[in-house]
Amino acid sequence: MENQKNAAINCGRSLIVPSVQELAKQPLTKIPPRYVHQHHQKPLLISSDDTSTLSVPVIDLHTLFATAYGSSTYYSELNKLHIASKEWGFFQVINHGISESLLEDFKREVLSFFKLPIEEKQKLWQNEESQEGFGQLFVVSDEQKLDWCDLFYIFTLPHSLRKSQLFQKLPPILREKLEAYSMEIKILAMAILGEMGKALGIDNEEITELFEDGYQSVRMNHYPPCQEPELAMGLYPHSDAGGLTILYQLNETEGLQVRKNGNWVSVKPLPNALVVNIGDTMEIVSNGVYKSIEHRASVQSNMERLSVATFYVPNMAKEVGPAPSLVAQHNVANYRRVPLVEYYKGFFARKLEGKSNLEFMKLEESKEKVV
Ligand SMILES: O=C(O)CCC(=O)C(=O)O
Ligand SMILES: [Fe+2]
Repeated sequence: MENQKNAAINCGRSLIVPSVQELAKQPLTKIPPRYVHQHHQKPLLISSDDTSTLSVPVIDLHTLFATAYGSSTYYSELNKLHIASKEWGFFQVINHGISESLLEDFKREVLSFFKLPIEEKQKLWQNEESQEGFGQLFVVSDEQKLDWCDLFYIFTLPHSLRKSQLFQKLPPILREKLEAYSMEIKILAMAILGEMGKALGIDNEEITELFEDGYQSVRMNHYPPCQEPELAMGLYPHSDAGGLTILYQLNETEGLQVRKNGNWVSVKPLPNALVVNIGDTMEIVSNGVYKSIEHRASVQSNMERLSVATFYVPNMAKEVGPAPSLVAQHNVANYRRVPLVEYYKGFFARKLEGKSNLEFMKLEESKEKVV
């Protein structure tokens, strides 16, 4: 069992790459070719300011968590969550219950973490054995284009999988705040998954069984200012593999963009809000009702941007497939059922690109239908 768990976590590694933050400090007028995305289509960007009708929905979680189940206020907010998950795969949450002071403290620690001198960061850099630490993820070849981003990636749950050596090397206050944040995010993720289960009509035990002892990893992203922002990519378009991702945008710099009807819509940071998105696993569990949507991060010429993405993933000892209670309702399973360990091996072995990981999970006859 322990071996199986470890296999799940060590199933991929990323090639070691240099710090973008250090590169950005150099007096360059052009960025190195490895960061230039030549065939990066210039997709239409609809800024959140352009139209109020096209912005990622905002859900008030207090209305869901504190209003009597069955009341019309409750159902109207639950319906908003359901529509957002079906039509956007993304929403922002307000009144989520995580204290403003924890968010502020954690933010302050992450900001100073990325300001550490490079000599200190090198002690925490990824290595040949592990993708945890500073670096980038999903770099599988020396030719592959790189993102204009340094990240710090760490597994936080279950506790048994934490790399204690890495945790001990973190600045103590960051470690303390990360631990508190990680627990709060788990509680929040379980509460949102519970509401999604209700909206979809999935038996509550199925959600609990799959997610209660879920896995969690945290990816802190730092996007330095970039000399040629129109040629670089902060984070290449992708969908997330997990169940739910909860993203904390640490500053006011816009950068996260979500695919919507062929355009990219910017997700404007709102004070004290968190961004939630459906990952591939939740798309599968929902039998394709909810959508894991492509997103990317852009960079700017004069402003840095920071974000923290927390990936909440089912219990790795389980299988992923459409929820049995939904298959019974729909009379069809649109995705295969495979052990999660196998599913994640495929994910980490590939370059992060669009929704390629989900494609192989779709059952042939439903490929057209579920798009
Ligand atoms: O920085 C962002 O806004 C996006 C981060 C993200 O998509 C990820 O880490 O998977
Ligand atoms: Fe993502």
